[in-house]
Amino acid sequence: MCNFQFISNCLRTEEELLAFSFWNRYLLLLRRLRELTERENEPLENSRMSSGSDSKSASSSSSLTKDEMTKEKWMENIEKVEIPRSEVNKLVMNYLVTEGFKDAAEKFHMESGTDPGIDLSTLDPRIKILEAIQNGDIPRAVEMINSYQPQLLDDNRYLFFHLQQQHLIELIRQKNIEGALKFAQENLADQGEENSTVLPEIERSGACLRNALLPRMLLFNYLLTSVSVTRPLRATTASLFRIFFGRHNPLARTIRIYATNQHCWSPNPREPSKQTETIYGGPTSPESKLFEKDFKNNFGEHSFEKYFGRSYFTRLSDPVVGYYIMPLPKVVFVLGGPGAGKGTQCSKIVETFGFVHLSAGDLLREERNKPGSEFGEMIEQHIRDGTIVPVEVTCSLIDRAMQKSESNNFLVDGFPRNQNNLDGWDKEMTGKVEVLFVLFFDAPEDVCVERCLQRGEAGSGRSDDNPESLKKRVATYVNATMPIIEHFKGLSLVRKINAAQDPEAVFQDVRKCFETLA
Ligand SMILES: Nc1ncnc2c1ncn2[C@@H]1O[C@H](COP(=O)(O)OP(=O)(O)OP(=O)(O)O)[C@@H](O)[C@H]1O
Ligand SMILES: O=c1ccn([C@@H]2O[C@H](COP(=O)(O)O)[C@@H](O)[C@H]2O)c(=O)[nH]1
Repeated sequence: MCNFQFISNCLRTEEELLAFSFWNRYLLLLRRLRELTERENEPLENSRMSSGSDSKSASSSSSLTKDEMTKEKWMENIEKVEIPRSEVNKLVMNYLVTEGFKDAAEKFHMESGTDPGIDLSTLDPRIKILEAIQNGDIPRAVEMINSYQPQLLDDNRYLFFHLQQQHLIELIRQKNIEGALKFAQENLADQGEENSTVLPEIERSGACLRNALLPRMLLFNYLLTSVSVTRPLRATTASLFRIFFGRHNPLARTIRIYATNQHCWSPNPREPSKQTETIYGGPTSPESKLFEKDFKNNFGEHSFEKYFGRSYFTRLSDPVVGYYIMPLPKVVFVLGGPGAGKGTQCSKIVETFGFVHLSAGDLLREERNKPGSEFGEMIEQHIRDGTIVPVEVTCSLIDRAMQKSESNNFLVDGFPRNQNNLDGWDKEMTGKVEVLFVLFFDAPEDVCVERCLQRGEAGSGRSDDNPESLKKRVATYVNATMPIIEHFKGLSLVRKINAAQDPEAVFQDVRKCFETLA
């Protein structure tokens, strides 16, 4: 019989004792199994089999059938089983080693002479890794695993995924929601695609985040809930993760709602995939109405306006399983004469209000400088002559820059400059962006020209900061751009700023236009 006293002497901590009680149950089970095996080997006439010669289900060794077995009888039978001490000791040692009870293993080795099978000092790093995991310090655990066994996590991606998942849970536990989102976005978003075995785990992590994010991300909750109710597809959840956490769809650009079935989803509603049908029905389309109703039912009467404002919808044609909603990217056009101070003020707006500055002139210069650009020469010619590059080129550069950006708020500086620009923009961008207003920097011509000349003298390197080009630029501004500003005035979109003041005074006026946005 196993010497229980001997074992319990070796086990000092409460965990060890608990572990031991687990071990004890394991031992009893083992005995029982042995007993059953022995019974199976007994001659048929000695055992009380139930009817049927092919029935091998074992009855008890006593006169009781399986159903009649009492607890007392069970215990009595178990007590009769004997296992060689050396076997038990091996099992105990195995348990202590695999669970990292180094001290107990050492003591057990000394007192029982059982060979631990490994050098017990190698348990130290394992124990430290275990401690790091138990303390929630997963990055430290990963670091230690990598230095202890560099290949392990590369070879066992599932294990690595679990550690990452654990880290996500730790971040949520610490209420570091920003960190959790960032981590999920950078590390977990694509894993479901790479390895389908982790999809159920991703689902669980998603549920965990969903709860942690409430009420800040009601939408996220809505999505996961509705998806899990209506779509039993794991792939959908993985897609959702991509939509929410994917690098190209960071939370900064939510709110968006899924428009996906198992196979197709549109990563960017401005570029719907082939399977999607884009509708710009806005809040009046039947799909929008349905969704709005659903959302209000879930989150209250005023929730919809609060979370969506003006949105547009992309709908899947086959089958319609949901909506893809995001607020339109917001655009402020920045216009004014050459040298009025547009770029200078845009930098301040970026700093203060977090807009992304897209200067049409800069984008064109960048394109011009690209080796082998088919438009390079044409752009340079227009810049020197102070004339306007065809809108197809400029608009696609602006659109591409917006797509690349992770922001949703843009200052489009120095555009649209003429009717062709405006028409091209309307054709390409209507329904895809929301123009908030036009910031118009108004300064007398001589002030503008003087600033540009000084900029040229100071070494701007611009091929158009010279008197000749400036004459042409001013003419283009007066003849082609002013009518566009007038057009926007007619739409009550113009915010006129006195740009002849010093830069700080100008910004004080500019500031007011953006503060009202909030
Ligand atoms: N309010 C101001 N007062 C004095 N100088 C200014 C002011 N704002 C800008 N400047 C200077 O004037 C020059 C032109 O400014 P900036 O580049 O911002 O104008 P812009 O409207 O973007 O010009 P462009 O249309 O030619 O690109 C710069 O050298 C800048 O430092
Ligand atoms: O939409 C645009 C913007 C600019 N250009 C050409 O570039 C130069 C320089 O523009 P800045 O805004 O002063 O940097 C401008 O004179 C045009 O030739 C354009 O064609 N279309």
